[in-house]
Amino acid sequence: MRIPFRKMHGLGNDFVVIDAREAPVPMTTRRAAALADRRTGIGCDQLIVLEPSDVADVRMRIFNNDGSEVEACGNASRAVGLLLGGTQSIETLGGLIRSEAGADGVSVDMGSPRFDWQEIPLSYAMDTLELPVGWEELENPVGVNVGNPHAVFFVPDADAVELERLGPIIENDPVFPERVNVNVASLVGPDHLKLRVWERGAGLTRACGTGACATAVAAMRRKLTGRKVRVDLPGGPLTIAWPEGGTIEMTGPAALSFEGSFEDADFPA
Ligand SMILES: N[C@@H](CCC[C@H](N)C(=O)O)C(=O)O
Repeated sequence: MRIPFRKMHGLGNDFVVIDAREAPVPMTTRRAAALADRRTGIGCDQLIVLEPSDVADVRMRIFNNDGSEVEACGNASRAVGLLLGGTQSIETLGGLIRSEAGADGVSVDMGSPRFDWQEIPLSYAMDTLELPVGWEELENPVGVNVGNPHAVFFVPDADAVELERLGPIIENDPVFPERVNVNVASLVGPDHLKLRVWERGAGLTRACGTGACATAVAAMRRKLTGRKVRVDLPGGPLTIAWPEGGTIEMTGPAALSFEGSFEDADFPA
């Protein structure tokens, strides 16, 4: 039996999207990692499985390239919003979000950020506005959870950071019991940030939507920017707004690359 999939991306952060709303497609860590493998599978940063939901229009399950199932993915939320069109409520492990497809791309209400140390989560109590931790030149990040955990480091030049080397060390540090997504950001103009992300379970990606949300919110909390910012990632820009007392709105593009199918038995669950 062949299982159809779509290959999609948001600013080059790429996904294999499997629509399992009509017919179930069993997914496990082993199967997700095999499908996501760029040499022996289809290849993607995240594998997305769409399922029926009791509380929303659709349930979106998210698996990283290493097969780990996670709570949130900003770029995949826009991709799914584009695929389904109009306004959609999407159930994720990180909470309910809402997408709206429009002429300028897809906007997603990503919900409210959380800053309590237990909610990041961290291993012990500390001030999440300036975590008293450091790895070489990367020091005192902001801790924030936007459905998934992020550490945001503000540095003079995000391009100068050796993120391939430091990213995995920070991702797996015991201070982050559920691992962490590692963001390095620079302020490049008024309300304008440059960002690179080492993603938990996926490594360096061309863009990370939740990373852009976490970084924008961190910059706003540190009073580095106003409440609406442009975030430039290697794959292109996103706009993030977080009005006082409101939820995070992320706007940007998404695209379909191609469609295909794989043999069920070749990728055992
Ligand atoms: N690429 C994503 C984030 C995917 C999940 C992340 N790697 C995690 O483990 O939390 C995005 O666009 O937000």
